[in-house]
Amino acid sequence: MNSSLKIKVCGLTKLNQIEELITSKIDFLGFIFYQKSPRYVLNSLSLEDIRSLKSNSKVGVFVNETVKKIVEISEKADLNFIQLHGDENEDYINDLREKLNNKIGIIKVIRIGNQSKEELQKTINQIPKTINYLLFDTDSRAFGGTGKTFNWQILNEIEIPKPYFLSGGISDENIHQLTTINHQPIALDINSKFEIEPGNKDLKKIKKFKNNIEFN
Ligand SMILES: O=C(O)c1ccccc1N[C@@H]1O[C@H](COP(=O)(O)O)[C@@H](O)[C@H]1O
Repeated sequence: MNSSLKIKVCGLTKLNQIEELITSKIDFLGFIFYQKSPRYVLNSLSLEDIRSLKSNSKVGVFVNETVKKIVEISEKADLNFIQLHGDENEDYINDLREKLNNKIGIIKVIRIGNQSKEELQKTINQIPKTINYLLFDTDSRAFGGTGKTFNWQILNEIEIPKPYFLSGGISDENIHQLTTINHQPIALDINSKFEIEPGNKDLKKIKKFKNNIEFN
């Protein structure tokens, strides 16, 4: 498919699985710091556990969290990226950028529901240039982790000003449609379609997916 396409595995909660994914050279490791998620990482791991992982691609996923809390968690867990998965606006992002260690990248999520392409473009254009990546996911009341895809064709109708992650129900069954997107993502974000139960990942399935991406 594309050997430079990276993979992010999100919703990790088990140390042995994370270590195996590091050995398998998974590009980004995602930890959910949203208490309402069934993948809330602090139910299983401590900030020190996350800090101790030998990886420089640890992504903390936050939903409408305070800037203060994000900064505190990012320092304690030694996070490398912050994924903003809620309704964080321009002022919020500017404030976070100012207070966050500048080595930490910001990924802003755009949740795609039934908005028009014009509305979507407007949302994208309002995001401060200081973010590093965009991430497109399916909109839902749970914010994420739904296993549902959005219509990827809308990405062919808008301008995407930053490198982006593609997310939302990505699976073995739908990944062949990736070739229909003109502006390709830099990474695929996989989550609920690659687990036995929330937070318990199917490592065999993940490794097979990674091989397929690299060698097809
Ligand atoms: O996974 C969750 O529980 C979650 C909860 C709240 C916000 C984000 C969440 N996960 C993110 O959702 C997307 C897509 O996941 P899926 O493939 O549809 O299951 C992914 O970016 C996760 O980071």
